[in-house]
Amino acid sequence: MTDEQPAAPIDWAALNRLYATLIARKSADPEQSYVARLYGKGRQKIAQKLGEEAVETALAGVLDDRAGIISESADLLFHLMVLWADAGIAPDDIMAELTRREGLSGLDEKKRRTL
Ligand SMILES: N=c1c2ncn([C@@H]3O[C@H](COP(=O)(O)OP(=O)(O)OP(=O)(O)O)[C@@H](O)[C@H]3O)c2ncn1[C@@H]1O[C@H](COP(=O)(O)O)[C@@H](O)[C@H]1O
Repeated sequence: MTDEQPAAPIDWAALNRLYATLIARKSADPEQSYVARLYGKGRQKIAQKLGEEAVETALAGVLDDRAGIISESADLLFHLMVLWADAGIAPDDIMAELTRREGLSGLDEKKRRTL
């Protein structure tokens, strides 16, 4: 954690708008839409792109490249949301899981797994 945390809360509305666009692209022309083209290439290609963006984000982190972390994180989040949309998973499903975990320390959760 640094003291560079954003003062303003996250604009979840922007993510919801993006998700709605991703759903709408299911019936879009692949000639006109990157997302429609990606859906057309199938789940493996979506997963591959997600993996690539994750590696690029991790690399930017190792290099302490702030602009790179921001840019690659946007690519990563975007492709993650394409996967959600393709799999019929809504952002709310992810938020519900995060809410379920709220207050449960990762260390405690790890201990429980070995019991
Ligand atoms: N947020 C994004 C977004 N972020 C990244 N990208 C695209 O993701 C691609 C990833 O870049 P790469 O260089 O890795 O990919 P590439 O070389 O095209 O891919 P491959 O040849 O490796 O498959 C680029 O084409 C980026 O433009 C995005 N494309 C779209 N969006 C959003 O999705 C909406 C719908 O997009 P369309 O479906 O294209 O209209 C847009 O209005 C935006 O809001």
